[in-house]
Amino acid sequence: PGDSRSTSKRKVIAVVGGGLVGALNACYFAKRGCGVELFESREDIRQAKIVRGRSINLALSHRGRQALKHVGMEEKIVSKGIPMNARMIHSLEGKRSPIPYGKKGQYILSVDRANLNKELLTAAEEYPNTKLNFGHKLLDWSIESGAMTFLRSDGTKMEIKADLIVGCDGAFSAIRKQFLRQSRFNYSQTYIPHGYMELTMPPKNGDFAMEPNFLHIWPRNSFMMIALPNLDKTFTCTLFMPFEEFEKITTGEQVLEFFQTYFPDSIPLLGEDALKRDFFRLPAQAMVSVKCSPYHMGNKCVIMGDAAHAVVPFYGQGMNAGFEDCLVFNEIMDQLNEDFNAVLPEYTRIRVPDDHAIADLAMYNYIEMRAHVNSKWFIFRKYLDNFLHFFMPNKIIPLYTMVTFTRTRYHEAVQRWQWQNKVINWSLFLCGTISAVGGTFLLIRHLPQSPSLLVDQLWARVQVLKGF
Ligand SMILES: Cc1cc2nc3c(=O)[nH]c(=O)nc-3n(C[C@H](O)[C@H](O)[C@H](O)COP(=O)(O)OP(=O)(O)OC[C@H]3O[C@@H](n4cnc5c(N)ncnc54)[C@H](O)[C@@H]3O)c2cc1C
Ligand SMILES: Cc1cnn(-c2ccc(OCc3ccccc3)c(C(=O)O)c2)c1-c1ccc(Cl)c(F)c1
Repeated sequence: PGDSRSTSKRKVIAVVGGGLVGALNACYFAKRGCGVELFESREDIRQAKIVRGRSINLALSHRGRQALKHVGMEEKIVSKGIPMNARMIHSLEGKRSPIPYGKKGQYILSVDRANLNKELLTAAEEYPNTKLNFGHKLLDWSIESGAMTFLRSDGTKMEIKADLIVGCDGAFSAIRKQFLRQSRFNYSQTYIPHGYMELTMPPKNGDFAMEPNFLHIWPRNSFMMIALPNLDKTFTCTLFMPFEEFEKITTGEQVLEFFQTYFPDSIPLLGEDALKRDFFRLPAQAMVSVKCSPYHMGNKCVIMGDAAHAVVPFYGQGMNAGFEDCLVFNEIMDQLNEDFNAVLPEYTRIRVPDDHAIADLAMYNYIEMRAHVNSKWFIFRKYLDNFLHFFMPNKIIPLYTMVTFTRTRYHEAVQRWQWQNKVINWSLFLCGTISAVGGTFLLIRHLPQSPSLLVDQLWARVQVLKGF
C-alpha cells in the first residue's frame, strides 16, 4: 500500500471525514506544519448542489468561535452569521416574550451549515501541505498497521498509511467501528423517540417575517419548534416531535390542524400552501446520542466530533463541542511536544468527561423541555436565572451561560450548576422556615387574647356567615 508516513520529521495526518470538524481539524494540523490528507466520502460540496438532510443552519457560540479563532477563521464565519441576542418565546396565544441571554456581548450566531463547511474546506486547501480527497469512502482500517482502505467514486480501492488517523466521520463513524472490536472500548447509543423536520419561513414584503436577531422558540412540552434566521431573510424552522405524532399527520389538512393547535402564530408566516408542501418534502429525521471511550487507539488513531460524541441538538452544542475538541487536542499537542504516545491518552483523559457531560446535558435538556417546558415555564425559569445572576453575579451563573458563553469545562459547569442548585434550594428552605417561624411568632406575640379565644371568635363568625 501507499505509505504516506513521514520519512522526514514532518508527520502525515489522515483526516477521515470532511464535514465541519474534519475540515477544521485539517486546518489545525496544516497550521502545525503536518502533511494533511483529508478523505471525504461525498463529492466536493463546493461544486455539488445543496445537500439536504442535515440541519440547514446552526447556532455557533463561544467554544466554537474560540476554535475558529485559533486558525484565523472566526472573523470570516462571524461576518456571515446573524447574531441572536435573546430568545423570543412564542406563547400559544401568539404573545412574544424576548428574554436576553445576558450581558451585551453575550449572543449566539446563526450560521449556514453548508457555507461554514465550504469555508473550512477552502481554508484547509489553502495550506500547501494539505490535500483534499473527495469521493473517498473509508471502508476499513487496521489498528495494528494503521493501513486504511478507501473506496473511490470510480469504484477502485486504495490503501494508505499515515502517522496519525483522525476520525471525524460523524455519528455513524467507520473509524469507530474498528474501536468496537477492541476490548475495554465502552460504547452506548440512544435514539430518542423524537424526530425533527425543517421548514422554511420565507421573507414577508422582502424582509424577515419575524424579528431576525432572536432565537425563536415555541416550547410546547413534547412539541417544540425553533427558528434561526438566514442571510437570505428566511428562517429555518425546526420542528421537534415524537415520530408517532409525525406518523399521524398524513394530509395537508391535518398539518394545518396541528399547527393551528400548537403553533397558530407561525401559520401565516410559513404560508399554508408552503407548510402543507414542505411538511411532506422530507421524512422526519432521527436523532441519536452516542457516548464512547476511550477516544484513541494506541498512538495510531483518535476520534473527534460526532464520531466520538453525537449529542441530541437540545443545547445547540454538538458542533461547538466538536470544534472545541480540535482546540483541546491542539493545546495538548503543544503541551506534550506532539508526542502521540503521550498526547492521545491525555486527550482521552481530558476530553471524555467533558464530552460525556455535554451529551448528558443535552439529553437532560431534551427530557426537561419535553416534560415541563411550555412558554410560561420557560420564561419563569429564565427570569429566575437572570434574577439570581443579577444579584449574585459571581455566585450564581446560569448553566446555559456557562455552557454557551464560556469555555468552562463542560463537566465543571455541571458540577457548579449542581452546587448552585443546592445553594438555591437550601436558601429557599431557610427562607421558608424563617418566615414560617417568624410569622407564627408574630401571630402569637401580637394576638390580644389566647389562641383558643381566637378560634371561638372565628367559629362564631363562621356561624354568622352560614346564616346568610
Ligand atoms: C437538527 C440538528 C440541529 C443541530 N443544531 C446544532 C446547533 O445549533 N449548534 C451546534 O453546535 N450543533 C448543532 N448540531 C450538531 C452538529 O450538526 C454536529 O455536531 C456536527 O455536524 C458534527 O460535525 P462532524 O464533522 O463531527 O460530523 P458530520 O457533520 O456528520 O461530518 C462527518 C463527515 O464525514 C463524512 N463521512 C462519513 N462516513 C465516512 C467514511 N466512511 N469515509 C469518509 N467520509 C465519511 C460525511 O460525509 C461527513 O461529511 C445539530 C444537529 C442536528 C441533527
Ligand atoms: C439551537 C439552540 C441553541 N441554544 N438552544 C437552547 C437550548 C435550551 C435552552 O434553554 C433550555 C431550558 C429552558 C427552560 C427550562 C429548562 C431548560 C435555551 C435558552 O435558554 O434559550 C437555548 C437551542 C435550542 C435547541 C433546541 C430547542 Cl427545542 C430549543 F428550544 C433551543
